[in-house]
This record gives sequence, structure tokens and C-alpha cells, in this order.
Amino acid sequence: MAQLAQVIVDVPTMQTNRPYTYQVPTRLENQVQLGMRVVVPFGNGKRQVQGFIVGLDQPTRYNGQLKAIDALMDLQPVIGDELLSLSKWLADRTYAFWISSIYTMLPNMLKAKSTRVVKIIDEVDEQIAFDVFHGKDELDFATVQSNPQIVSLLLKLQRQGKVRFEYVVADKAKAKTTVGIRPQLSFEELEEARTSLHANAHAQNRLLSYLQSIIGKTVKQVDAEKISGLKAATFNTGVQKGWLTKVPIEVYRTPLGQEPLPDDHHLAKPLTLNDEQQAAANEIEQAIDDSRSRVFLLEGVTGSGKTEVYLQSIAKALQNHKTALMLVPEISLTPQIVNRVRHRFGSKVAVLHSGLSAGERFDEWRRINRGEAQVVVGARSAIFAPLTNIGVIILDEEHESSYKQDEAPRYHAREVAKWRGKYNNAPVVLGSATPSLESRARAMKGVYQLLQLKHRVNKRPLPPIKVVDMRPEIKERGESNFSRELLTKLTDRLAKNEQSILMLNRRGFSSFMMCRDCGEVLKCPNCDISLTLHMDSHTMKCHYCGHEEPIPRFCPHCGSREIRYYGTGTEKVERELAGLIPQARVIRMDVDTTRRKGMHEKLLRQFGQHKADILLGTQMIAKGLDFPNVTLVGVLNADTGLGLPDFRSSERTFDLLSQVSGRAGRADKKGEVIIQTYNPDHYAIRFAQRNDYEGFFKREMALRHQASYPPYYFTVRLMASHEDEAIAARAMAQIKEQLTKSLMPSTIILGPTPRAIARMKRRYYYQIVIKYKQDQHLHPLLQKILQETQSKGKNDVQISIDPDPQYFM
Ligand SMILES: Nc1ncnc2c1ncn2[C@@H]1O[C@H](COP(=O)(O)OP(=O)(O)OP(=O)(O)O)[C@@H](O)[C@H]1O
Ligand SMILES: [Zn+2]
Ligand SMILES: [Zn+2]
Repeated sequence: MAQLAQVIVDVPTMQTNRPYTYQVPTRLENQVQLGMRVVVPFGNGKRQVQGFIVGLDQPTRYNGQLKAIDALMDLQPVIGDELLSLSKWLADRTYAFWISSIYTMLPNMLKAKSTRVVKIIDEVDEQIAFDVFHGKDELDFATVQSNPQIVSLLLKLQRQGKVRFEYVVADKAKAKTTVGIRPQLSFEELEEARTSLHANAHAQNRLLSYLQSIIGKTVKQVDAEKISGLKAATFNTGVQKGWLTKVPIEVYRTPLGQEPLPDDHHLAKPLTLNDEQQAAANEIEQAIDDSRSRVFLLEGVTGSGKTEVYLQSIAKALQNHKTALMLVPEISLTPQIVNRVRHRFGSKVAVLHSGLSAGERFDEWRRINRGEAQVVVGARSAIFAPLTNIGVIILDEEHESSYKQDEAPRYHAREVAKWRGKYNNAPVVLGSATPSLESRARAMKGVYQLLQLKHRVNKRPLPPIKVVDMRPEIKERGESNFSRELLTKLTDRLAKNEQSILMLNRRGFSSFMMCRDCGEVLKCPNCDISLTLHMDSHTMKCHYCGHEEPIPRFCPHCGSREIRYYGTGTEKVERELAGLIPQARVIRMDVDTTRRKGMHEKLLRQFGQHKADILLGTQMIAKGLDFPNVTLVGVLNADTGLGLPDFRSSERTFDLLSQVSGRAGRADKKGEVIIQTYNPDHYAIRFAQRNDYEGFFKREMALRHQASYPPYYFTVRLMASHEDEAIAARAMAQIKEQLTKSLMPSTIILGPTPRAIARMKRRYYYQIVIKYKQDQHLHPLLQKILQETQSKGKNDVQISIDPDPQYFM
């Protein structure tokens, strides 16, 4: 009889979603579990690769040629049952490979080489300490994992709570430790040492007593010093005399957001909800109580107090002994929301976001995995947090396109949230002031339950919005980023000691450089787009591939000196502002000033403390900010983005303008908004001006209907790339033929066309967009295309399939 295991192996050149079958050697039979990592032989058997156990078959009579698993890498599964089935669904739904779905869910440290160590956390039998641990308090698991006796002994100790299995990163520098103190002698031996002390060696005498009180334990030296009142030098003497030893103790790294909280104690208490909030909260809390996997769309105007509804829903889940998951589009941009969650739920909260180092992320993941954190806040990938028993899932700003990952696996966090909600019988709350058309349309059809907060908290009015046409302004006054009206209002706020927010929808000093003589635009040598000037590093950079070069002084094409910067960037605006209103204190927030860790929080804190009058920034300041003293919001150029060849460009513009306008007048003082534009009659701008989501929704739905776009149709994008343009084009033409033959006549196939940015990272891209309502042939056909292009191997055309793409450029 042999036990067989299904293993997904990590072989980049041979990706497939089919697991391979391996025999489980007898010595591992009692240890294998689903979701564990294994080392298996692959190919001709000379190669060992990492894999994941995704299936275990009943032991069968089998004496065939199957290879056997070499070793287990884990003693507990790193992926639980829920995430394991999710990974399979994800691979299928997003046309990704199973292995990449699995890796997407795990912290990087589990992908990289990590070693497993066994640590003594409580007193163990002396014999074991000596024979197995060789007198040390940890053990490299790899050195013993082939010895079944030792492994089962370790498992027993683990059950008794005496040892703990931990991952240690190959790069030791990343594993954070602090110094621990551990007695080296027994109680009696320490007592004996006391007899040989000088009568006046008081400190050493006390050290001996202290050590006697911690026999068998390891105590952080900082704590030991505090408790015993002894100095570091005394402990060093203890080491010299052989009384104690110093050992590293693993500590959790403290990510920035986890620093001790400032003293905003009032935030800790739940607020009394107003009627609208209460009505919404009741529905959600009822679903939590009933364990119903309902999807709610919480549509609330800016400043309507959605966050408080989230917090009280989370509290409800915790009260029911469940966990809660809350996603925000980009954590670094919304430190205020994260702080509110942390103030309310304290150490129960784990924060996951891209700003964490690999080590910090790993630590947070383990805190969640061990059940030490019950509330998880994070950006997109936090949707895979290893929480169990989830009571509620929240997606704040559900319309944000950053919830879609634009590389494989191309998942949308909203869809994953719905999957996990179903699995856990938990409600999902999608919140937004400007829901995506897809979600709003589903709410209209009753697929989601619509909950509305139509008023701001305390019935404060939404700020009036004025649209300023920049065309006559420029004609009369020449190039400027500021209309007269905006300048007047800014000066007025300054006089009243109130604050303003200015948004510029760009980054960098200026968008591109052009030669006035020959018209040459400086472009990236790898990609088909212009380079952007960055004043801080004095270089030209490509935002797509990261290419960087010095700022040219002559035109590289004709040699002319007449080379000029075009477009507008925050730095340039900051300079103009300094000339126009020199007395204003300005904080600039863009990619450049916030590159360093923690700068977002720092700049926002300074603004909150009124250390500046104006916060000038790119779209990163549009979301989630809640500053009571801000009474004016100015949008310098509303048009950026309107001209883009993408059917969502109007929706994005409307969302952005509504979001940023919502930053004004959130407290007692009245707010107002100025939107500057060259397209004052565009409907996205007009509806935003009237705070009319409903109107925008109707108009945009009609346009989408007319052009057969989502939410009326689903879309999939196929892309082929190759260094040789003709090969990429030909590959796409062949795929088109295949599609046309098999798909239903009602399905629309657009292309192949070169991508708007046709060349990136030295490759040419061709795309096909498929629009469909229902086509049962489509999914299997796309899976087939994906598998075929993989197994062809080295002809080097890369095919990617993107379901529900967020961008079409
Ligand atoms: N019931 C309440 N009573 C008093 N104040 C409240 C109440 N609910 C929320 N607030 C306060 O109102 C302000 C706005 O709330 P919140 O930031 O949650 O709004 P929001 O809907 O998330 O807004 P946005 O979409 O603009 O980010 C906050 O300062 C919050 O503390
Ligand atoms: Zn030139
Ligand atoms: Zn480039």
C-alpha cells in the first residue's frame, strides 16, 4: 500500500495547472498534509524543486514507477484549506498558473529560500536538550528532517508547547532579534556560586537571585534590566563567570504604522451613528449575525461617515468571535483610515501593505496565521491574508482600479472578496462615494444590496463647486496654472487662517522635453513613450521601464540648444505658487517627495498640525483625507485623462473630481471647490460639479450600452509580445482565426491592433479585445490557448490573457 500526493511544482519553464503525482515515503506518511511545501525530484530526477501538496489520495495498492517526495519543508501547512481551494479557482478564473496563484498569496519569504528552525520555548528534558539540540536553544530543521524519530519527537514537543517551528530567512540580516538572557547553571549551582562572592559584591549577588528566578527561561535583556534593576555591565560579568548566556530572541519588526499611537484617545470610542449610518450598519450587522454571504454596496457621499460604519461592522464580527478583513486602495495614501482602525482595535490589527519590508510583511503574516491578529487592514494583496473564520470583508473605495492586479495572476480583489465571503458565510461590504458602474449596475439588479448614505455627517452640505474655463484665462494672462479666481480664494483662505488643497493630476517637473527647432521629443530607447524630467535626481526617466539618463543640453537629433520642457508638474506649480503668493507655506506631495518610507504620514501630519497653508499634490491627495480646517480645494487641470483612449476615462475623471472635492468643508467651516479645465462642457466635469452621481451613472450607462462596453458586456484582453514586431502580429492573427471559428456570433472580437504604447521593455505588443455576454466556448478556448502557448516553449512569443482589464492602453 502506498500513499500518493498531488504536487504543484515550481518549474518556471514548464508551467502547467496539472499537479504531478508523487509517492509519499513511509517515513513521511503520518506527516503529510495538504498545503505543505515539499521538495521533490523533477524531470530526469537530478533536479530538486519546491512544490505544494494540493491533493492526497487514499492509500492504494501501487507499485509503479512514481518518484517519491524527498522531504517536507513544513510541519504545518503554509496554506490552509480555504486558500488552497481559492488558489485553484484563481488560476482558472484569471488564466494564470496555479503555482503563481499560490505564490501570490504567500509572503515573499516563503518563496525565497527560508530555513525552518525549531526553537525551545519552554523547558525540555535535559537529555533531549543535549542530544537533539546540542545544548543550544534552536535547531536547524533541515539537519534532522530525514530522521523520522527526531521529527516525531519534535512534533510531540510542539504539541506540548515546548518548542516552536519557525521560518528563518536565509539572509540572517533580515531576521530581527534582540538580546536575550538565559541562566546557564541550575538553581543549586547558582547558589554555590554565591558562596564564592565577595561580601560587598551586591550587584552580582542580586544577579544570581534574579537568574534563579528565571531558570529555564529566556528573558529579553531590556526586560531583565528593568525587572532586576541591574546594569548591563553586571550581566556581562555574569556571562564571563559562566552564570548566564546571551541568545538572540526573535521579535516582531514594528512597521511604521505600528508605532505607538499618538494620544487621540477620543478615536478609540465608537461614535453614535446617525440615522442613515445606523440603518446601513443594522443591515450589515444582521448579515454578520446570520452568517449570510450577502454583498452590500455602501454608497455614501464624501464625508458621510462610511468609515464609522466599517468600524462598527468589524466590532460586530469580533464580538461574534470572528475575524475581519478591510481593504483600502493604497495604504500609504490613507494613513488616517489605518490609524482609525488601529485606535479602535489596537493590537488586534495587522497592517499589510507594499511599503513593508519582506521581513515586516512576513511578521505580520505570521501574527495573522497564528491568530494573534484578528483584524487585517491592507491593500490589494491583503485579500489573501491567512485569516480563518472571517466575519466581514470590507473594500473601501471599491471603484479604485488599483484593486485589479495588472500582472499574473490578474485578479480583482473585489471578486476574491466575494469568493471568500461565500466560503466563510460572511457579508462583503463594498464602499464608495462613486461606485464603479459594474457594482452600481449589480445593485440596481438586486445582485448586491444597496445601502445609501445621502448626507454628510451632521447634514453638512457638500461644498459648492465652480468650474473655471482656462481658455480665456490663458489668452488674457498667458501661461499660468492659476486662474484669477483660484488665486483670490487662496489668498482669502490665507487671511482667514484656513487651509487649502491643490491637486495636479501629474507627476514630475514637466511631462516631456521637446526641441523647438526640430520637434524632437526625448523618448525612452526601450519604450515608445517620452521621458519625464525629474529635478530632484537631475535625470530623465521612463515611467514604464525605469530607464534613466542625464538631462540633455542639446537636442540629440539636431544639436540645437533650444530644448524646452513641456507640460506641468508639481515642482513647476510649486515654484509658480511661491512667486504668486510668497507668504503661503506649501507642502508638496508627489512621487518624488514621498519616495522615502514614512514621508506620506509625516507630510500629512504636518499639514494636519497646520504647519502649512496649502497641500499641493498629485492624485495621491484625493482620497480619504479628513482635515477639518480645509475649506478650499482647487483642481488645477481636470482634463488630464479625459483624452485617453480608454472607455473608462470619463468615469475615472468623474471619480477623481468627486473624491478630491469631498476633501473640502468636512467640519463646521463651509468649504468650496474650484475646478480648472479646458473642457468645461464635458459631461464628466459637469456632473461632478453638480455632485450628481446618479446623473453621471445614467449618462455613462447609456454610452456604455451604445458601445457595448461593461457593465453590459464582459471584456477579456489577449496580448502577444515579441522582440520582432511581425512575429507578435502574426501570433495574434492566428489566435484571432481560432477565436472567430469557435466563438458565438454575438461575441465581438476587436483587433488585433498594436497597443497604444506598442513597444515596452524592448518588446512589441499586439492585442485583441473580446466583448461578450455569455459564451460557453470562450473560457475553455482561452485555457487551451494559454496551455498551448506555454508548451510550445522557446519560440518566445509571450501570450497573456487579462479578464476584465482595467486599462486598454
Ligand atoms: N456618527 C458620527 N457622529 C459624529 N461624527 C462622525 C460620525 N460618523 C463619522 N463622523 C466624522 O465625520 C467625518 C467624516 O467621516 P468619514 O471619514 O468616515 O467619511 P467617509 O464617508 O469615509 O468619507 P470619504 O469618502 O470622503 O473618505 C470624520 O471626521 C468622522 O470622524
Ligand atoms: Zn532638435
Ligand atoms: Zn522605458
